[in-house]
Amino acid sequence: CTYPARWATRTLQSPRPLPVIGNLHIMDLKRPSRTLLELSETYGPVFSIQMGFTKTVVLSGYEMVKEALVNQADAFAERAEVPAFEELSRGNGDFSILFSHGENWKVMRRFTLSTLRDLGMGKRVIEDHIVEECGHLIENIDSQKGKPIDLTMIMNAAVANVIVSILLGERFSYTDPQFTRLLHLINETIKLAGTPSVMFPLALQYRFYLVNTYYLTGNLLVLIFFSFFPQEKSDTKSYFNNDNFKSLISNLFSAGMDTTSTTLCWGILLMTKYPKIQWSPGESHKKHPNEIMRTHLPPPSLGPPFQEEIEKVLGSNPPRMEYRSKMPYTDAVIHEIQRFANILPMNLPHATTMDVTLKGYFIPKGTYIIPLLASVLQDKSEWEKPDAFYPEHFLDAEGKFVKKEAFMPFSAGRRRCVGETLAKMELFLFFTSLLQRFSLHSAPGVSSSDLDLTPEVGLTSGPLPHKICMAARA
Ligand code: HEM
Repeated sequence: CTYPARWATRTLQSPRPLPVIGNLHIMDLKRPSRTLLELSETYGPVFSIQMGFTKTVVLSGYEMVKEALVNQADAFAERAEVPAFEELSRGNGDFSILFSHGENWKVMRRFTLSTLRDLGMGKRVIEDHIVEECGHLIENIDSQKGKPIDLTMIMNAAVANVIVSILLGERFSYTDPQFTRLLHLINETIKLAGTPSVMFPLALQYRFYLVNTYYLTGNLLVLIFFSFFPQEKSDTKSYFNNDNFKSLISNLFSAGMDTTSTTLCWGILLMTKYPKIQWSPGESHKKHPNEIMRTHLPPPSLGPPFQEEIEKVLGSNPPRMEYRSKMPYTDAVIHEIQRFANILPMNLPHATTMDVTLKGYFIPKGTYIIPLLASVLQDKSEWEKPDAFYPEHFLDAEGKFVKKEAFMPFSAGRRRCVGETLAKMELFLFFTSLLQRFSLHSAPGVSSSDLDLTPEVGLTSGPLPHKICMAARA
């Protein structure tokens, strides 16, 4: 239910703004989410900040974010109008699920989900595509034995190929020049999207990348895609027209690729940083880096928590979703990776669809809203050790997997991520495939405890670059 404006009893607090720039001078431009978390300590779970001329309301903590996005879902379902995103909402892309407003996003959301359904994509078929791509990923890493490889790029390519194969039944080679250019453009776009300058109409570099990504994705895929839907090709009046398909594909790429591959990269870093979670303490003391880099390890002797579970349940079979319920530790580790990595700390920007009262605070229609996911995933009242990497957050005393309400990396409510099921399958299948085949170690001369977990700047916050050794397991 939605509470009307006349129920407002409290006034929104905010830091004092300066003329023109508002509160931008107090923002940590590299990690704005950190500033917002700090401000919530002073101003409470709902406060406003002035981003230039735009007043933005920040929601902090599990209770408040849930109250807005779930309990008052309709009132907080709109996407905020960000100038650089608007570039795509004019003309082509009116029906972008990510960027459009009013009724359009609802149509596009239904359209996205029904298109995936129309393609006959039951869960099992999608799973088959991912399992096949896992094979290519392992093969690719194996084939480059001894050479340095850019894991971020390879993970991007694997995840992007899943989207391509779901839509087209085809895949690209990881070295295809057009494909790698597309991946590069998407990465740059997402990095730039995390900088506050995107809020302003003058974010030219960002717009350049955004528009290029959009057209390149379109050129690469749309024509082939229409071979599935020839009757729709010239029907520009229906929702099922060329531009909407372009939007759909471009949106699936930009929303689905970087998020999943960034989470996988965090997983790789965290397993390297915390070897006891990856394998047994005994094994971590063996002399490793120089010798084992890309050579075969002797079979692990005893009880590595994560890899032991993989060995016990999977053996040498390729991972499949049906095994997940038998692998509570693996499930807990993957959930904790998502919680800890916190890759979309500020969520995507929302806006109010109507005048609304939130826990006594009046918020007018059309106000920008930041549902601060970082504050939910690190909420002190919800997590035993909010700042630590602690898979036990998702395990009970008997080692069984437990779900947590405050686990919201995919957000909640009307705009909750549409790719959640796909992403969860990808994370489980890619991650267990990698850990089944490789052991991860810090580079020679670097102690795992020295690995820096500071996130990089961007709309999705990934790990900083690190050198990591992947040793093939026997
Ligand atoms: C680990 C992986 C992922 C994470 C953490 C993630 C997270 C999110 C979040 C936080 C949002 C914003 C929700 C909101 O506005 O309240 C979102 C939206 C969205 N995601 Fe994901 N996502 C992931 C993977 C994917 C994948 C694989 C796809 C599809 C291929 C996808 C497609 C979308 C789309 C289309 C939206 C926009 C929904 C809308 O505006 O209504 N995501 N995601």
